[in-house]
Amino acid sequence: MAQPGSQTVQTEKTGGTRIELAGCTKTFPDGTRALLPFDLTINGGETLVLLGPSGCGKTTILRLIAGLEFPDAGGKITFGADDVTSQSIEKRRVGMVFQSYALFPNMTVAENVAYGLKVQKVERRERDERVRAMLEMMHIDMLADRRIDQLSGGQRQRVALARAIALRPRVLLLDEPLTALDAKLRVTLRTEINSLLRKLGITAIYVTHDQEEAMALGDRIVVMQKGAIAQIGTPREIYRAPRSPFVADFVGASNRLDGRIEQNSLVLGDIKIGLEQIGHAVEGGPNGHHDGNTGQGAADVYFRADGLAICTPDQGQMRGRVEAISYLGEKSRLTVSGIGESAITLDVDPDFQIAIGDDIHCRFNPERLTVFGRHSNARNAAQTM
Ligand SMILES: Nc1ncnc2c1ncn2[C@@H]1O[C@H](COP(=O)(O)OP(=O)(O)OP(=O)(O)O)[C@@H](O)[C@H]1O
Repeated sequence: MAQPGSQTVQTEKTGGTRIELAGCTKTFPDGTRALLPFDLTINGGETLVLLGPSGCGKTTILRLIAGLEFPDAGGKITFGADDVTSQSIEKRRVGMVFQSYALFPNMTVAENVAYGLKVQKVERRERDERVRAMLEMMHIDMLADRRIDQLSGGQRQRVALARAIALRPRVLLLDEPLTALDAKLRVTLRTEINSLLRKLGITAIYVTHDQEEAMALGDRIVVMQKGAIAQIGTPREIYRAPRSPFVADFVGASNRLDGRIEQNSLVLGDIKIGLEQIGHAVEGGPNGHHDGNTGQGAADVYFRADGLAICTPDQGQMRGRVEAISYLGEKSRLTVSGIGESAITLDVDPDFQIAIGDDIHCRFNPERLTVFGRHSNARNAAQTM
């Protein structure tokens, strides 16, 4: 596994401002070490998502980029060729959208969007034109003369986005902007934000603790753990090839079994699966990946609800008992005991006839398994969780 914090984001997108944080750490006056040493490069036009549990340092990174906090001595932040490390927030030209709207409640929608442009002394005609274009883009042109306190949560977040983008920021910072909205509206606005960012080509950094939101929006995702970068990768890499049990667990591979690696096979009780069939195996070493013939001993096996399939008794590798059934529309999710130490979740067709208390036979879907050799660095990361 690469050293946490030493990874660099590379993307193919151009346009927009490239942001670089080099050798940054953050210690608060009370001694809290919110960020361990890290380097991070966000290329122009990229949408980078910071994902992680509460308190892992996501907002602190955003505030360092905004100029609301400053890194410890030795850290450096650049926007393109500009060293902005000690620049104030006003000089940095960042756009910000937060969970709480921070709009002026007694002003109209149009006045809110125009406010920053007025402060920047943008000439009247251009200002009106930019406000009009922004409101249109965010589909709130018909609300131009409404006051903020007469708007719904979703409409307010559209105003906040319009206001931030109207200033043509070098980077757009979004801190859980959708958290306060209901589930359906979150998905709608998420899709709109996604196409907006791509259309405008703005460099954007988006903070969330919602894995699905991160996958949907990010060109790259940074998974953070206790002030350090646990992994950087595309949504697919993070989902399919987590580098540590922490990342696997955080992005939803929450079923875990104890296994062993013996002679190039994964051994789970009396089941043996060739390592070459396993979807993703990590066995320590400098690059964190199994090279096919190293490592023996205890292993952690992670998989999602699609890692096991129900089958007939003669094809079954193990037997379990259904403890609970959740109907989820396009699938039913079963909670099954008797397979691991704790219950396992497993998805079946929603029309599959099954009842609580039934015995079921199932087998592994090897390409859906992620295996971590326990003596690897990956395991060390898990132990510090
Ligand atoms: N001003 C401060 N003084 C001291 N400690 C702070 C300060 N601001 C944040 N912290 C601490 O720094 C750590 C990182 O906080 P941060 O807000 O960046 O986390 P986060 O990942 O954004 O969490 P959340 O998802 O809950 O917003 C936490 O332990 C937090 O308590």
